[in-house]
Amino acid sequence: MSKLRIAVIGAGVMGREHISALQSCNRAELVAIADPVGGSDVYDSGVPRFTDYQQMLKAVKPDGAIVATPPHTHVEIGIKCIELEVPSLIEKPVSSDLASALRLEQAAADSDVPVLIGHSRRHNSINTAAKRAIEDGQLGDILAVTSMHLRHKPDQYFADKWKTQKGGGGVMLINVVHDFDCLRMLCGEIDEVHAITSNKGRGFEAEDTCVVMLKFASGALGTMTVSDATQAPWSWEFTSGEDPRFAKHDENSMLICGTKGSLSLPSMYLWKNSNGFKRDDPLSRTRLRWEPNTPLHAEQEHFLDVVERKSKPIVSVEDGNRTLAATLAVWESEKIGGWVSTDEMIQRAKLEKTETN
Ligand SMILES: NC(=O)C1=CN([C@@H]2O[C@H](COP(=O)(O)OP(=O)(O)OC[C@H]3O[C@@H](n4cnc5c(N)ncnc54)[C@H](OP(=O)(O)O)[C@@H]3O)[C@@H](O)[C@H]2O)C=CC1
Ligand SMILES: O=C1CO[C@H](CO)[C@@H](O)[C@@H]1O
Repeated sequence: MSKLRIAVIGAGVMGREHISALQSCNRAELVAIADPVGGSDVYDSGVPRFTDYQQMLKAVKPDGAIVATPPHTHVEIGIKCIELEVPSLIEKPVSSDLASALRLEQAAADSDVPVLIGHSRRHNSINTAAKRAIEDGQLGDILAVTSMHLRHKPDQYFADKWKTQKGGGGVMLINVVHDFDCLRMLCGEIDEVHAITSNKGRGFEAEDTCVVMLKFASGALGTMTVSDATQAPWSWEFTSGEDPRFAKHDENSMLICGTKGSLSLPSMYLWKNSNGFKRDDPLSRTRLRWEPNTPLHAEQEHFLDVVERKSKPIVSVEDGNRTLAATLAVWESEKIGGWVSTDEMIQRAKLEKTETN
């Protein structure tokens, strides 16, 4: 059987991760790379290199394209992929603003060319097992959730200027968007957000620290504590072992607490009081089972199914936009000094989109 021909647009940090995952995939082959400059070490991979992604798409006509460029470029490239009928896997977040993200949502809805958003943690077997346990009722009603992204990023990370700027750079849209997405996956829609950010850690324009309060549609409440300028292990990156570039610590980054039990992630300990809520009885702790996987590989396998039209995207543009809206609500909340409804954010951005059409 012939392999699916996949191109990668954007050969920076994440593009190279995708390239190396593709190179070990037996269903697909890397056929071209498009990247304006940089990334010279990946161009020895023997595939044609283009500086202009549109030229590449037209010349190579890949079966699918993986878009790993900075967030503010995703919509333009995504729409072009749709126009040229190339299914795409677009890295998270959908965009750096909601109005443009909704243009991509509309373009995807108006066409039958699939677009998958790269919220890679949806494919992590820890999260899928946790979701199953929650759906099976093991926690009862979820009442309170806490999520942490506390770690330190190395100085060289900020050599890419966009990672120091507002509107796409900064810990919230780059990293914590994953946590928002996981919370939606595990605990349901986020209705409202109240937040405050700070750049005290580095003094860049982009925030490095943030605290968030959340109201879920289910009635559950949540908090997030965030800083990428602290010496601390309590982030998904430093606890899950998902990404080999990060040391793994036996700690947690998320606690989901319900009326019948509570779950810590990624350790997957389920805590319950089996003897009926006596204060002096210790809670019992059992570990849920899951089959470890490599989320990026699982995501690419799913993308190949999407390319072959065997599956619908697990994360559609609309779905990715709900995660984006919850994340962007952080700045809106900071601006108004109060609670922000994610639905209202989307409705307002729809009006903005209509006005700019
Ligand atoms: N799922 C995950 O866990 C992760 C996802 N990401 C996501 O991946 C995306 C890229 O991030 P990252 O790799 O860190 O960023 P980088 O800045 O390292 O890489 C982006 C690359 O895209 C290139 N580029 C910019 N514009 C275009 C264009 N129009 N056409 C082709 N190439 C272009 C850049 O070239 P130049 O430098 O010349 O501008 C650069 O080589 C982001 O959306 C990020 O959020 C990132 C890391 C992990
Ligand atoms: O952009 C990113 C940088 O790397 C991080 C660690 O894998 C990711 O969380 C994030 O998506």
